Amino acid sequence: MLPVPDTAIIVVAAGSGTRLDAGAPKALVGIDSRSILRHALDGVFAAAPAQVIVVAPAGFEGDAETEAREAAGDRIDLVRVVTGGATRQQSVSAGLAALWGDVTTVLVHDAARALTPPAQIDAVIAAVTDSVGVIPALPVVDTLKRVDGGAVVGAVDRSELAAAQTPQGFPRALLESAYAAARASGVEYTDDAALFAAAGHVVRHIDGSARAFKITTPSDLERARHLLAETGEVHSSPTRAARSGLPRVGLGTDVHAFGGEGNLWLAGLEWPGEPPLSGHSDGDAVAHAIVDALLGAAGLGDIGEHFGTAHPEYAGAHAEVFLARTRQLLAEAGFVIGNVSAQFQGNRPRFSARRAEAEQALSAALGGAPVSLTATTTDGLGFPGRGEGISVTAIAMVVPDDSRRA
Ligand SMILES: Nc1ccn([C@@H]2O[C@H](COP(=O)(O)OP(=O)(O)OP(=O)(O)O)[C@@H](O)[C@H]2O)c(=O)n1
Ligand SMILES: C[C@](O)(CO)[C@H](O)COP(=O)(O)O
Repeated sequence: MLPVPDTAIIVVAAGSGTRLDAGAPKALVGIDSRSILRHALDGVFAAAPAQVIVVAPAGFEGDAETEAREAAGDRIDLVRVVTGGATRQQSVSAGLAALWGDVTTVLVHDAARALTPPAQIDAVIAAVTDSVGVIPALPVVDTLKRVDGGAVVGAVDRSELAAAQTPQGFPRALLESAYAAARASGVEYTDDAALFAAAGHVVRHIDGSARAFKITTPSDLERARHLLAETGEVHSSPTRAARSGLPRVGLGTDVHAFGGEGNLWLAGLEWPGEPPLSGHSDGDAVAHAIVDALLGAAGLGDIGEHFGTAHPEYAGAHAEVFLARTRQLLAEAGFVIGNVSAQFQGNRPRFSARRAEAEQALSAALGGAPVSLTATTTDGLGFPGRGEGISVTAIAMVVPDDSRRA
């Protein structure tokens, strides 16, 4: 039996994630092969030992329990999962009700701040006293204005402001009495520090960190994914195909008609003066054929499944976004990209002058994997020959990543 720590961390994960709009409670949405909640718990368990209370969305307590079990390892005895409420404040209340008797310091942490460094958690624990609450905060970098309707009516001195993060830490007894007062008054606060201060207590701030940003919108989720890819922290769960150890090939085709407005986007490049292609995204048929070839090679479905109209965040997106996400999906499934070859069929644009530039742009978006491009006309035959649109065929080879094979 592990010694019982005198600190507890309440991880609130019961929000619905309306602004993320991912079709599932936000905390259970994957950043890589691990969910937002799992990443948050990985950070919590990498910090100083604490009792951990996970506040789960109603009906998803079992999922939260599984995530907690995997993150906690042999510290699972220190974990409790409780059901959240309709507001963040109600969810924190549910967490407070599950505290163990020995706990004297309580941290409240948003699961949505999934990549918060463990050092930030430790710094908050170290700064809490028996009378003072502590929040991590970042300076406000934008110039701020006070507005009224459409008018700018004044300036705001940003040196007086800070952007609050979590975890926020408090002496238990004072936080419990502040929550009781808030319940009695019926006032809803957006964070625990505001609720604690409203009860007359002092809150101090320490330095927050850029990594502790809150995943709120689809672009925040992309930011988290990019961050993990950049720092080589993507977690994979090798698929059966990857565990086979064999290289695999895939084929992708895409066709787009000329149409729409603006410049042409093709092979990751903008082509000023060339007629644009129509499509849900930017119509870059070269990138889309490559995506299908890669997904097909890895056995991960197709472009419609991962980037179609059910994913509005990709509307208008350019090649680098599609290709970077595809590379990440492959990495999560345990594959690295061997090479890609694509053939463009159409009358224009004339590819030869920009072939090297296009290959380099596509390769960079795929993390340096070799990409070769060829181009041909169809001697006036078919829709490419009549100048109605273009067609692209791509093949790709993917290779199981030995370093990730279980
Ligand atoms: N009823 C609620 C609402 C929010 N939270 C948690 O509080 C944190 C901050 O909330 P936010 O990120 O704004 O989450 P959502 O309420 O899920 O998002 P949205 O407002 O877009 O619906 C999140 O970790 C969220 O899971 C919670 O536990 N219970
Ligand atoms: C607690 C919090 O994360 C502090 O920044 C935030 O106040 C909660 O979420 P919301 O974005 O204000 O709804």
